[in-house]
Amino acid sequence: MTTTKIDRFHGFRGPHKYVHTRSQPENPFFPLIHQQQIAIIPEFTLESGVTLTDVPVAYKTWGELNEAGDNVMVICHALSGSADVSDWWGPLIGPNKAFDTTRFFIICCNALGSPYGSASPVTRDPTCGQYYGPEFPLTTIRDDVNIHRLVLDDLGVTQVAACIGGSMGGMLVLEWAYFGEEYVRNIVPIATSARHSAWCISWAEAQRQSISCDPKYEDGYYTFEDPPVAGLGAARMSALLTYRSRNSFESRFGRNIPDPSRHPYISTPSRRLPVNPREEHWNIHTDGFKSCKKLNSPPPSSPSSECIPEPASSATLHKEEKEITPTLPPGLPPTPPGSSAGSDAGSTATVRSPATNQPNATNHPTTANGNIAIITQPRTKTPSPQKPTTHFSAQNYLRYQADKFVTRFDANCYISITRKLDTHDVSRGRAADIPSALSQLSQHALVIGIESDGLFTYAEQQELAQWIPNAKLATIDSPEGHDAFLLQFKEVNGLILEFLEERLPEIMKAPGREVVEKRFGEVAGEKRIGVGEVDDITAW
Ligand SMILES: CC(=O)SCCNC(=O)CCNC(=O)[C@H](O)C(C)(C)COP(=O)(O)OP(=O)(O)OC[C@H]1O[C@@H](n2cnc3c(N)ncnc32)[C@H](O)[C@@H]1OP(=O)(O)O
Ligand SMILES: N[C@@H](CCO)C(=O)O
Repeated sequence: MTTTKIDRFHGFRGPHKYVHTRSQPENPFFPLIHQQQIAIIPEFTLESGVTLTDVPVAYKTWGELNEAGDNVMVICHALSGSADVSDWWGPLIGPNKAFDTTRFFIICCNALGSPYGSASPVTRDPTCGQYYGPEFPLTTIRDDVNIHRLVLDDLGVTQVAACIGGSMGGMLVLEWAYFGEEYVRNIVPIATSARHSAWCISWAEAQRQSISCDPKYEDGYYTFEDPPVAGLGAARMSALLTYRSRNSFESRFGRNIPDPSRHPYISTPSRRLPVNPREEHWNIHTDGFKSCKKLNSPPPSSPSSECIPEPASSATLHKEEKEITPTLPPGLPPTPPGSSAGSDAGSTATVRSPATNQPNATNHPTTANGNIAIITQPRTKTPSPQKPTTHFSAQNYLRYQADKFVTRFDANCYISITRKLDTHDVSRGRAADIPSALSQLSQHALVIGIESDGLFTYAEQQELAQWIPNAKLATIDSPEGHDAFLLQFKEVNGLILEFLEERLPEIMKAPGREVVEKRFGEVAGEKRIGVGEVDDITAW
């Protein structure tokens, strides 16, 4: 279907070959991304040979396309990102910044397999009306750039001045480059690789296994109402560790214990004070686990004795635990007077739910300085010795990040995208090895690496810069590890800006156009982390 409507909101010219829409009612993740468009590609054949029909591709644009259709900047998102660049690189968008909306027509398209609008497990297969779910076919980075190019063609783009992206986005940047210098003039691959390494493939495998081990995963046929959040959360936790560095965790968290006046305290929900020692032990043992069946079972009669049963076989132990461990009802009573919580006992602080930022039903007793008390019932007449800490800030942070992630991402999409990453290899079908494949590129390239990146190592950035003939290598100086490209806004902005000024003087020196659009980069700053637990936003 052809539409001749000129979309003034985005400033691109018609007529469009494809239908462009703004809604995707079947996808519960779609509303998380504001003001994006979807182009519906009638038919698209994947690298695998599978042909999809009526394929949605979500995208967002900023700025205006010039008459020649060549003032174009393509930005590519990372694994869990979306087409909304302002969500993850917001501080780089705006006049006189790297993503200058007065000079460039900026476009970001959502990857296939992502939950944020392009075809994925959370969209419907038009041939049968069912969600694709775990039957969504394998897609590759090459599929992404091939289908994204169709969208650019439809918007009237004739040439891409610069293509920029980090991590998975950097993989797309490299694949874009194989369209040739006549179409893509300059590239900025950041913290990425020419092919997914054995290390990255292995982390991705461990994360997928975490998801599949969640009983709620149901071979991928779970419902949106009851998804495998425990498995997906665990996958995000281990992924997050690979996105940061050991040193950044040490300096940020050390052996601190959580301070609920500053960050949500994430414990197993609906926990109550233990009524006997075995229950106390069980509480500590299973703290933070999301799949505790006992939390949902009806309360057996509580034992009143202090008896600690004899050690038993694991099968027996399991049975006895069930018998003596009551269901933990909503709401945790405050530490009773005279409790053996020791010197940690004291006032209570409100704990907020990460999803809603509303106070949880559970208020955890805290010390006067805000630290969490170890919660116990009095069970002996003699004072308890100081108890060792088992809940640290570092793990509380991971739990928080997992909880945050499962509200915005889908497990099948996670599997789909990580499998896509594993296919990445620029030499596939092009050359015998990576050096020969990279040598085919003729664009000017700014490769940006992070020395503390243990996932997409600095050596991999050196490899890109060594074999792409017109490449230079720059470094983000950060102890944060891989995610520094999403955290060190100022450095990333400065490096890209310098490269664009050098490579695109006709765009960068010309007067900018007046563009009326909403403010971007409201969080205009650099996230400084590494000092205690301070999450500081500092203007630059
Ligand atoms: C719909 C969408 O969301 S679209 C997609 C958005 N995301 C993307 O595009 C993917 C790329 N982005 C990312 O991966 C991440 O957002 C990053 C790497 C850029 C930054 O991650 P963040 O979580 O913002 O930063 P950081 O690691 O500093 O964590 C800060 C958060 O942890 C919390 N926190 C810090 N320490 C602790 C602790 N000890 N215990 C509990 N929580 C803690 C902070 O309160 C803060 O919470 P908030 O996110 O609710 O403000
Ligand atoms: N934090 C990034 C990591 C991948 O580079 C993401 O979630 O997309």
